[in-house]
Amino acid sequence: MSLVKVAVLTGGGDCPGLNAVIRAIVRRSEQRHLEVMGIRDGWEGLVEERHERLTRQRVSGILHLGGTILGTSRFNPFAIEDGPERVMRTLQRHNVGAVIAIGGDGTLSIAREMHALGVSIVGVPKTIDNDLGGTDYTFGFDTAVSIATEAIDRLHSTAEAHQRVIVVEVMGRHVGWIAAYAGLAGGADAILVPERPARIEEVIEHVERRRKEGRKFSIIVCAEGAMVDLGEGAKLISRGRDEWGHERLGGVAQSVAHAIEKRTGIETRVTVLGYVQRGGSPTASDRVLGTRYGVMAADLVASKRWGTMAALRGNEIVAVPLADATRSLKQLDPRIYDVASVFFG
Ligand SMILES: Nc1ncnc2c1ncn2[C@@H]1O[C@H](COP(=O)(O)OP(=O)(O)OP(=O)(O)O)[C@@H](O)[C@H]1O
Ligand SMILES: O=P(O)(O)OC[C@H]1O[C@](O)(CO)[C@@H](O)[C@@H]1O
Ligand SMILES: [Mg+2]
Repeated sequence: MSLVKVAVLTGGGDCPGLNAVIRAIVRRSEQRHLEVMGIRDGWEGLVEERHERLTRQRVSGILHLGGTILGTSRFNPFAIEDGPERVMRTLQRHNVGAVIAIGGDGTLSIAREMHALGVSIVGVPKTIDNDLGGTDYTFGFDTAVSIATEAIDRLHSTAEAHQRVIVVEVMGRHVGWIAAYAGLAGGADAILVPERPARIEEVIEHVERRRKEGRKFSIIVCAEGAMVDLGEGAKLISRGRDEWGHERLGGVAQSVAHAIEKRTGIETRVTVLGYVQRGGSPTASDRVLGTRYGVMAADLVASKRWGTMAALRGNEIVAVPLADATRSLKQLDPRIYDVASVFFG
């Protein structure tokens, strides 16, 4: 029996759990009589024909590893001349019957457009930010929250010892999921997120109230995309755009810390967690979620449910249209922020 060949790629920023998804796709595909071809560096590998056969042996020992054995990129075939045609030529030349795209809004938007051009494709949602539509949670989010929570725990003891305010900046370009979850879990004294524009005065009130009650340190958690009014209206603090047109964030914690120190006289320090939130081994929960997505993705290929994406709804893994993932950002659940805010100040 000739096997249907399925190409797997990972695109966009890396994310803990990608290897768990790849391993699960390969293992389930074996059961479903599918052959798996790993595409190097996202969509770029499909244009430039860089790939390798993925066997059970090749994916052995990768479940717990961070990064992606396939490499990733932000390459967009629609941004180059003949890009989509080259992708389709590669698929035909290598007799590939289906594609599984693992990625965020960009990678899955490309998948959606390729599907519209007739490519048999399914998706898997990926991002530590947890801001993709169509699914309750994305893998990688739990790991990022765990790392940020551990950091907040550690910062508590040093902040208390020195009677300082520490402003911790976490990832979250457009949403405050990581900030709210890690802030709640770490007992933050204020949390700043994009979804709830805040005035710096509110943060200072929390810090001052604590000081009056004898608690001379505070921990402020801040999403990199937080909207904070520092006196000129609530706005994003951006350092321009990267080569892909993404806003380069980072710096909001510094501005918030500067304002707090200036107004309260309390020594204030900044910690920007950055890429440690994205690197390294996934939590058990992300390994489980990534594996469930991978098994579902292979099942979607086997049952030819093109144009769909594996998603989590409640505790069920289901198939949703690819368009659901990319239609709009999934903003932070306001109920989570409301619970976290009970503990502010
Ligand atoms: N709506 C869109 N339609 C087509 N291509 C898009 C769209 N949005 C982004 N892209 C392109 O998709 C590529 C990958 O997007 P991006 O870098 O945002 O990765 P991603 O998969 O969304 O992961 P991340 O979680 O890191 O954002 C980029 O080249 C980007 O230009
Ligand atoms: O520098 P890069 O790779 O674009 O990644 C930064 C971005 O990655 C994200 O974590 C999404 O994966 C965003 O929160 C952050 O802005
Ligand atoms: Mg994106």
